Amino acid sequence: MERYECLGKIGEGAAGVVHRAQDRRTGETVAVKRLRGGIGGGCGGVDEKECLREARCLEACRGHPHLVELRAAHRERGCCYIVMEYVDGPSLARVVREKRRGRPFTEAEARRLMRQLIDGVAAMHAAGVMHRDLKPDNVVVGARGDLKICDFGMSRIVDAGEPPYTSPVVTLWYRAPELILGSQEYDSHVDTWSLGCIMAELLAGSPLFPGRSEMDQLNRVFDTVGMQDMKSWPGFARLPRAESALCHRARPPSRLREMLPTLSAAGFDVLSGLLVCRPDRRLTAADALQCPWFTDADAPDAAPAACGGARFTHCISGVADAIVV
Ligand SMILES: Nc1ncnc2c1ncn2[C@@H]1O[C@H](COP(=O)(O)OP(=O)(O)OP(=O)(O)O)[C@@H](O)[C@H]1O
Repeated sequence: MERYECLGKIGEGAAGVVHRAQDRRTGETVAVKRLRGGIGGGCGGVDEKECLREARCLEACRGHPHLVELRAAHRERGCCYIVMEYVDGPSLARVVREKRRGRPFTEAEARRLMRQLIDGVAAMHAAGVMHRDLKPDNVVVGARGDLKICDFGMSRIVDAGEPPYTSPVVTLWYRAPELILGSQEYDSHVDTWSLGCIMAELLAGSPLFPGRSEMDQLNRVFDTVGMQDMKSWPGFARLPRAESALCHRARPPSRLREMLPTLSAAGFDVLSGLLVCRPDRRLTAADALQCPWFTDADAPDAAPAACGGARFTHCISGVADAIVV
């Protein structure tokens, strides 16, 4: 990793440590994540496949303005390093919880932010990637208030294999009900549930479902949005926890509208469409972008962007030689 001059630590999580660094070859400031796992026992030791999954998913998503972009991936002395564009700004979580101290965003501001996130997720899904850990902590706010989704540490390429998929995934407060009920046959709708939780948080200034345990989380979800649609889902009976007492308790109808009384009808259509318990009736990211809340907005922010290898620039494809995936 002599190519990169370390400029300081940015953050640290379960999967690795992230440093700001300068690429001596290009002069660019980048973010370098050293994964905790290693190859053949290096850096603490998980297998190579696991270690490189994050890089593979980032690679599939390159070229989108709202997804943090991979520059290179390296392995050296048994350790894996992921080199990304550096986004100079706080996480969306810090903005919501510290800078704004719980002051909600206006509906127009929330729409501008959600358009970026949903556009990024739609492109990610079109590229065959599920993120599986969408939350405000994994969104970085750039200089002009532009959002970039980061931390693909839990993501996976859907084509790489059929279910069963890993469970549990997604941080509890943003976890879809089918995941809490133990599903291992889930799909990219787990990400659109998380988007619904983020949208509500932007509009309310605090997390929608701050559960303290999986069962408390499920209770909060069902008490807020109801659960009748969930039971009518053909996949419900196959869920490992379908027999849980929590699924058979009488639930009030959805209270979501009462919680956000000033949200426009068009905005509520998007929110309630993302927060449908039954995954097959939940909005996809691509469908959400077609909702009137976005298409009829007075001042659309930007045209939706595509992602994928076709948008590689000359400079980046040169750097891509270093990619080991
Ligand atoms: N490209 C980037 N540019 C700027 N900051 C970044 C970048 N990537 C990550 N970060 C910062 O570093 C922090 C940790 O990165 P990341 O979430 O990828 O690590 P992690 O080990 O997977 O964390 P966690 O355990 O929370 O999932 C992020 O929350 C973010 O603030």
